[in-house]
Amino acid sequence: MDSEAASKAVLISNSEAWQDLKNHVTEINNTHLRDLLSDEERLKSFIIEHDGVVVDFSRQRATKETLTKLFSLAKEAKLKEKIDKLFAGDHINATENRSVLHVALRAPRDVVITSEGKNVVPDVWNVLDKIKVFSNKIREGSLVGATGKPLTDVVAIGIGGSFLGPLFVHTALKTEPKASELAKGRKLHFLANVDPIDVVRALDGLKQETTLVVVVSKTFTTAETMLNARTLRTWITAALGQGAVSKHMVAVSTNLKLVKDFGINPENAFTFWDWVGGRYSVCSAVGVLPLSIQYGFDTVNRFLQGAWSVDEHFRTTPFDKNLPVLLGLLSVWNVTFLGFPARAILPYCQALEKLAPHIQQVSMESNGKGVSIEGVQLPYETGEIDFGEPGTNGQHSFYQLIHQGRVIPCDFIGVIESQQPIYLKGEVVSNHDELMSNFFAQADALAYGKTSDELRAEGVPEKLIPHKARYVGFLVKFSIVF
Ligand SMILES: O=P(O)(O)OC[C@H]1O[C@](O)(CO)[C@@H](O)[C@@H]1O
Repeated sequence: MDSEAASKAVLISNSEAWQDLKNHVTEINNTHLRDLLSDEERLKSFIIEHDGVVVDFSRQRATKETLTKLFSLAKEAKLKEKIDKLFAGDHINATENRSVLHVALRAPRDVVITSEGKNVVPDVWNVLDKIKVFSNKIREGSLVGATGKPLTDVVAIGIGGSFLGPLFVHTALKTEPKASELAKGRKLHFLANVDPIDVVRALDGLKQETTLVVVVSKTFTTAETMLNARTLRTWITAALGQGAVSKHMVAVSTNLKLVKDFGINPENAFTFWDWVGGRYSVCSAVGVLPLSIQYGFDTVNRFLQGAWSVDEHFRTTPFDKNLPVLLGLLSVWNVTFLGFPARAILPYCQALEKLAPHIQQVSMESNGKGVSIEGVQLPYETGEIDFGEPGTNGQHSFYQLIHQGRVIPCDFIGVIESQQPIYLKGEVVSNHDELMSNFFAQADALAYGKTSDELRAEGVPEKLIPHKARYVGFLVKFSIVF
């Protein structure tokens, strides 16, 4: 075998499992989703649950046979071995020769996870304990600003993974009754863009005396973040003098030397590690520090526990019941085999407004490469183009394109219990039940392949019926989060 042939041989597209899936595409293309949905047994087995999260993937263009073939592909890709390697701290980040251990950020204290032969969980908890003490002091008002006033506003400066994850969680918690009670009297602001407009907006109404700036940067070299950090340092020192930096600026970074050089007191630096990828860093001090100051450490710790529950599920559950694995394999099926390049993320919940931007980075900064890990050009497409808006806003924007002919796999995300169930009798979409029925009507309109008239005959309200509907052949990836 010459070297070109040898390098091609490593491509998974040369495997039997791959070819088998390719051959299966025609059969699926000739099967209508309506017929798939008439199979009761399939419907039941295509709904799985973990820890209150239910995923219904029955509206996927897939049969049980498709799943079996995808599991063979996963075997060919050595997916189980790769998951084990991730949790074992192996250097699966081959380009940087590093462990990929964001899972350790949410591990309980007694769990052992090693990188370079060292258990990293105690290091994680040292930082979490430090954040708990620090955030309590700020919240109680025992740690104050340069003039002795409580620090009621926090500006978190950061971009990419040092921004989008924390923004998503903050947006999700804002109106949650317990969290909002715990945040009373406090405000969390974000500053990401290098455009000075963002500075003006972030500082609108703020006073230096009562503001704490958190500079969040894994590297502490990102141009946009460092410019914004210098801008806010000047904003503080102009009003309160040089000495105020130690009282009004703290940092989250892996680069403690640069934090110190910048003038931030090393005592006020909250570290994380190079085995945390920036886009997966929300569970490190990147998210935990600003969110704990806003909502209290215990609230954020519950978020960490939820993430760990999914980590354990991902690590130990057989693939046919494993939520992340199934969703990942179905993405491969949609993108690479069925040829649908995009995915719409549609949470029917305003609190999840920033989910799509967060997933955009997590997914699109990781997947969608043109070459294999060995550097061989790929003869197939990878990675999804993610976009999305909360329903119902998206319905009045881009849903028409989806309804009228382009096939876009959609992740419909619903919640059973609303944070804010407002009941106003007789008002459409004024309460949670209305929102959810809207959600189901949209999802099923796409999934069942029904005409507008058929939907009308079934009593679907006129305003929920998409215009000039041509549903035949639509595909819906239907994930409900309860
Ligand atoms: O946290 P840092 O080092 O400032 O990086 C910010 C972002 O920039 C990137 O490195 C690349 O744009 C992202 O991966 C990262 O989240």
